[in-house]
Amino acid sequence: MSNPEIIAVIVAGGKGSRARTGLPKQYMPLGDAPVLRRTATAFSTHPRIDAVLCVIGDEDGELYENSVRGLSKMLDPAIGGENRQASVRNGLRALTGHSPQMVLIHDGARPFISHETITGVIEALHQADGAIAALPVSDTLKRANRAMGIEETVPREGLWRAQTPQGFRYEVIHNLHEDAEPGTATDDAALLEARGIHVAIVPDLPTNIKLTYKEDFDVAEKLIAGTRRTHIGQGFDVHAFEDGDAVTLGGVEIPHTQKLKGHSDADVALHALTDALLGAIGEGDIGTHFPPSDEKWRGAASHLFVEHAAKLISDRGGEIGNIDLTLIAEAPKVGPHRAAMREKIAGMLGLDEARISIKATTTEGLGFTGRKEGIACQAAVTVIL
Ligand SMILES: Nc1ccn([C@@H]2O[C@H](COP(=O)(O)OP(=O)(O)OP(=O)(O)O)[C@@H](O)[C@H]2O)c(=O)n1
Ligand SMILES: C[C@](O)(CO)[C@H](O)COP(=O)(O)O
Repeated sequence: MSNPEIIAVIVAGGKGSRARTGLPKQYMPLGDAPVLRRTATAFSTHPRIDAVLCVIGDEDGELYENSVRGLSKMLDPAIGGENRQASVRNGLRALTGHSPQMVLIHDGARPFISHETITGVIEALHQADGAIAALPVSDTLKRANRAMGIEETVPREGLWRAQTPQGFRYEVIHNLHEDAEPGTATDDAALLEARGIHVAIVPDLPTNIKLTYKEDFDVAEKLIAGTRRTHIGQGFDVHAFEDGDAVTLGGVEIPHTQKLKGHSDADVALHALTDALLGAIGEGDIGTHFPPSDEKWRGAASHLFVEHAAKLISDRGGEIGNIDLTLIAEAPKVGPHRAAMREKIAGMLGLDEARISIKATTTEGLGFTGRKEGIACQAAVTVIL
């Protein structure tokens, strides 16, 4: 990628020694996803970010791959250094070939970063060489030590807590990091401040916490429980019969006296399911993503459509809750193939079979399904996002 506008650099090369979580904290599960997946997803799904580069520990390659699998816009990771400053420098070095106009530097340990704050930092960069997310200090500040107690009250007026992302023109921050004294800057804006370069402040949301101590994970779990919502999607599809000897339903080939007519493999169950998954995230329908006018999809196996919709959901950090399919057909009988269909769909989605329901009904001889002219399927799904 040459000369993109904005690349996010996510530093995730730390050991998390204060968190004492066993695994480095950025790879710990939070809800249903590792911390780093949540952080990377926030940037990879932001429309103004062109690419995302993570900086990781030299022994963390496998943990990293498992955490970000399937996310879009990800560049190959860079290897971190002995402290945050060194890791940022290595990340910026890794971007020399890409030469972005701007970079947003963010802590991998801040998984609750909002699109709103990312947009705010990008907008502020149009007026300044640097812009950081920050929170005004709202508590009374004391200078103190454990042994001696309080020395004094420090005026809090004009004090802000620096957060990330911190955004910069790439050339400016890259050069400053190359020239900086090692291990002197706890954030990146400090390098601009030291040269008297203007850095703008973007008020952040208080939820953008950095997971530093083990207790922060308890707060994080509560934040997740409060922010995730269940989205419902529903789909409906019909295919007519034509001459043939088998139908494909739910990914399972079932011998029959006819086959279903369609541009792809005409798997009416998987098509209804795809529409339901897309519907839950407001992503149009199967025809939006796989136009029947496109010869590429002629005879295609419909698990491709389901897997595509599932990827869009996981790219947003979402999770499929459950699936409920109702096949409407006089024949073939669905019951003997129900277990195989559940197994197939569970395999496509990496979902527990217990979350997949397959039902079937006839229409008592009424209508087109009753006249055995075709098969219909209704699908309902929940997506937690
Ligand atoms: N050598 C380092 C140290 C830190 N970081 C990253 O910088 C961010 C903020 O640092 P911090 O919260 O201090 O993380 P750790 O260094 O992992 O924590 P600790 O100091 O408790 O060991 C984290 O996302 C961390 O992974 C990094 O990329 N490389
Ligand atoms: C960059 C930072 O998150 C801004 O608050 C913070 O300075 C990182 O500090 P740490 O000492 O590496 O945790």
